[in-house]
Amino acid sequence: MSGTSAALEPPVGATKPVRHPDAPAPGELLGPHYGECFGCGGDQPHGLHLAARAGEGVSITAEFTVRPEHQGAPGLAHGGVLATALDETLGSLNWLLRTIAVTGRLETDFVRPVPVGTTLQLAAEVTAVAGRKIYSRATGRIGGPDGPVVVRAEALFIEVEVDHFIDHGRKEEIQAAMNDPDQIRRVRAFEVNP
Ligand SMILES: CCCCCCCCCCCCCCCC(=O)SCCNC(=O)CCNC(=O)[C@H](O)C(C)(C)COP(=O)(O)OP(=O)(O)OC[C@H]1O[C@@H](n2cnc3c(N)ncnc32)[C@H](O)[C@@H]1OP(=O)(O)O
Repeated sequence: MSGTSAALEPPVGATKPVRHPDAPAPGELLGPHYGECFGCGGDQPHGLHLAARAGEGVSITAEFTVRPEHQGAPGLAHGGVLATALDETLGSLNWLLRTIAVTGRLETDFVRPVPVGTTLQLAAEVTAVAGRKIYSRATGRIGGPDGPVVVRAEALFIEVEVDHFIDHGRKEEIQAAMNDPDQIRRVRAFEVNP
């Protein structure tokens, strides 16, 4: 990683991440955390429909195919869309810790242009945890899991309570999420398995 800022250096005393005993088994698809999520939601027609799979330890793999609606320059993926794919993959890691967390900082290197029609093979891992701070990194490759790296990122996620969403989210969507038994089941699972 070139040019990582000091804010993404885990502090002295940071510890290795611990996979939660109830985390999905390696190889298991995680499924969307919210149907309307732009990154992973199946109900979001404009979204990336990124599918993430649990890996070993606190790691994730994911796939995302660049579609025509994701263009920046003609025939090429928009950098912000690629950053979103990295953010979503990195965010999925928190499921393996059974921690609710949001992105505080995301640093992205765009290494090669990514044509429309390409399937990005994403891989991410948590590197360290310090209190509420979760440090992680990700790469995106093309041409298969061992293909060349085209994007990479480092991130800092910050653990939050469910109230973060209830207090700040627009009321309509929060109410709809509360009325969705599946969403509530997941949130409860987080709350009883901190
Ligand atoms: C019914 C509804 C159910 C909902 C169920 C939801 C399910 C789960 C959904 C997950 C969804 C994921 C989706 C993909 C990932 C996103 O895209 S998340 C969306 C994008 N991110 C955001 O919107 C976050 C916006 N920012 C914030 O809300 C606040 O700044 C934060 C991040 C919560 C931090 O605020 P805070 O809690 O007041 O914490 P604060 O004391 O400022 O900072 C804590 C520590 O972090 C450090 N820190 C904070 N920000 C930064 C930063 N940017 N750079 C460096 N260090 C930082 C601080 O220096 C501090 O360090 P220490 O002093 O402890 O050493």
